Amino acid sequence: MAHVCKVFSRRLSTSTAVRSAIKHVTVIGGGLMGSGIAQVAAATGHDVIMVDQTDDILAKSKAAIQKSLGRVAKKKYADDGEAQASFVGEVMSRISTNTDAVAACGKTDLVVEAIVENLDVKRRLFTALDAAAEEHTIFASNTSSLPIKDIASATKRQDRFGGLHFFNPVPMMKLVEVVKIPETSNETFERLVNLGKAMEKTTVECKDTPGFIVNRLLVPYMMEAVRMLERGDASARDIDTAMKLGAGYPMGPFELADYVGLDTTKFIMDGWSQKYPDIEIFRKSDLLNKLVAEGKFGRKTGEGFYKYDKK
Ligand SMILES: CCCCCCCCCCCCC[C@H](O)CC(=O)SCCNC(=O)CCNC(=O)[C@H](O)C(C)(C)COP(=O)(O)OP(=O)(O)OC[C@H]1O[C@@H](n2cnc3c(N)ncnc32)[C@H](O)[C@@H]1OP(=O)(O)O
Ligand SMILES: NC(=O)c1ccc[n+]([C@@H]2O[C@H](COP(=O)([O-])OP(=O)(O)OC[C@H]3O[C@@H](n4cnc5c(N)ncnc54)[C@H](O)[C@@H]3O)[C@@H](O)[C@H]2O)c1
Repeated sequence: MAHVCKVFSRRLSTSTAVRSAIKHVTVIGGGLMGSGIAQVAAATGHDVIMVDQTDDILAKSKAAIQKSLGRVAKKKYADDGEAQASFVGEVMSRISTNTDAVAACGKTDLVVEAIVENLDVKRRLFTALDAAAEEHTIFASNTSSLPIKDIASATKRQDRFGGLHFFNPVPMMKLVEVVKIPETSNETFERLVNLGKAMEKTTVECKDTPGFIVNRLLVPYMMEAVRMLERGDASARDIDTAMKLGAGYPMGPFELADYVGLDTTKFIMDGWSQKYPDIEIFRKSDLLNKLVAEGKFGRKTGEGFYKYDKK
């Protein structure tokens, strides 16, 4: 009898898991990350609503997705222009846009937030969405550095809240960190892991600790690089070259910072230097702050540590 119950309960849990599979995803924030998350979710068969503040921003987000899909399509379908166009068209057809975040969360399985790295802004957003979203809807943040618990506590659904930390560029990077807080239910965590896998990512599990796994190791490395530059020990170009040829990294630290966005890297360091004032490596970088103050955010503005051709 016990064996029959075990088989039955396993089938039940499987059917429950299948029934609760995430199919509709609302992505709030159509910037570097949100557009990538929307693209990969749509390319892996999910229905997506992408939200940002203005229609103009959303038009730019869709154009970026279209361009990225074009690069993916060329690799998938070589010289078959028709197949490439059909692939891009089909994926784009699964992405709708909205400037009203509350309206976009009324009927969805998952809300993934990828807005500015600012705790108050993220908390205000999730408080507003909490009242509008259905009971079964899961919330997740793509934050690089903020405690998930500090974001989740702005809602009444901490059992249905987790971190989904994708990596830039989302179409190329195979990793997603799935972060749980103590309140995250087992079903929620399982659904987030299953979504990561459905998006053809490799998932790793982490606790809600500063920087999760990758950024806990990446931030000190990149901050050491900028200290090296500030001391005049070596040039940015030579530091990047050294790390690519000496450590096998695809990008050196300054190329990567320009790629991530110096605004975002500053927001991350502002938070950590304030939260951990006694940790020297997190002390703010005058050079980074100067670049951001001058509007030099890296690739996204055409200049950061390096200058870029306007594409
Ligand atoms: C040092 C200053 C200190 C500042 C403070 C620091 C503190 C804060 C730092 C923490 C930041 C954390 C951010 C975040 O939370 C965590 C992250 O995301 S970290 C970033 C992780 N990502 C990486 O490390 C990326 C490393 N780079 C690469 O992997 C590659 O360079 C690249 C981006 C894939 C590009 O590939 P390349 O070969 O270099 O160049 P190409 O552009 O020619 O691309 C080749 C090929 O790839 C395909 N492709 C590339 N990009 C895309 C895309 N966006 N969409 C689709 N396809 C893409 C494409 O097929 C390309 O071929 P092509 O089409 O050009 O023929
Ligand atoms: N850039 C990276 O490499 C990277 C990688 C992983 C995670 N992240 C994290 O992802 C998040 C977004 O980073 P990004 O690089 O995509 O930033 P981004 O500046 O490229 O995009 C942020 C987008 O959010 C929009 N936005 C801001 N406030 C909003 C609001 N209240 N409602 C709707 N939209 C709003 C902005 O208009 C912008 O388009 C941050 O939390 C960041 O830490 C960034």
